[in-house]
Amino acid sequence: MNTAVKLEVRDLDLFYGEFQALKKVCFSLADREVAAFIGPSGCGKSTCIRVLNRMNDLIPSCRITGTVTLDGENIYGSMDVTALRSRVGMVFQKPNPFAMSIFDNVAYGPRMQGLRDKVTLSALVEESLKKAALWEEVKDRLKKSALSLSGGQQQRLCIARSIAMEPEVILMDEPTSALDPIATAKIEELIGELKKEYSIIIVTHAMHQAARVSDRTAFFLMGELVEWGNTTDVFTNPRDRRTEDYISGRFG
Ligand SMILES: Nc1ncnc2c1ncn2[C@@H]1O[C@H](COP(=O)(O)OP(=O)(O)OP(=O)(O)O)[C@@H](O)[C@H]1O
Repeated sequence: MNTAVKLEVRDLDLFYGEFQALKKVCFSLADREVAAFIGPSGCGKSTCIRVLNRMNDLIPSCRITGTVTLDGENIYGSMDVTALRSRVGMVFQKPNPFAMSIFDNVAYGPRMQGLRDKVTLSALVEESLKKAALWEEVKDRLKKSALSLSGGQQQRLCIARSIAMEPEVILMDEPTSALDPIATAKIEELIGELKKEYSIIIVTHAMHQAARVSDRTAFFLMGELVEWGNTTDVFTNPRDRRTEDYISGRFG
């Protein structure tokens, strides 16, 4: 396993106005490692992954202290936010393709970055769709609207859109919660492939999904990162009683 640290979070406190949503969160994610964030509703999982590509910048009441580094560089320092977001991509709970063709969805980010050459762009779109395990299903209808795809295909398209930016980290906020079991299985299988190239963090309410897809698991409770460890250890031999209660369904 690769042990080079990709993302490191130290003493992260996050406030929405007076409300503290994250409390002294610390963890580090290695290159090409998959982490799952689990915990009850409202415990801060989404807030925490949004910190990692500065999505919370858009919320005026949000204040952050602590440090977050990507390859050792402080992402809240002089790093350009657009550059950060191309290095740290995000896939949301509800598939959100743009109302344009399948091809244009994937080409959108690279075009915004100035890539105009048609041959290079086509190759990048094809490669991204292949990596997102969607190419075979869409290669004959790239000019068709992305909105004509099924929910599961739309989510893989959003993953392809993220891959086209050649990211280092992909954040996924409950990426399968709007999908049926077959589409969910496809995304889970895809995560297994994607981790060969990218570090991935997935927020999930499905404990079996966390156990299946991740190397590391973080259990959050009321803004606190209660437990962070190897997924097998967290699920079979948790250190904290609260983790054990949660994963065994005794919580609350
Ligand atoms: N923009 C915001 N302004 C104020 N409070 C917020 C904002 N976003 C989230 N919160 C609060 O921060 C806390 C953590 O929310 P967050 O969405 O991160 O939790 P979560 O663990 O992802 O929940 P869920 O599993 O339900 O998606 C909650 O109490 C929530 O109400």
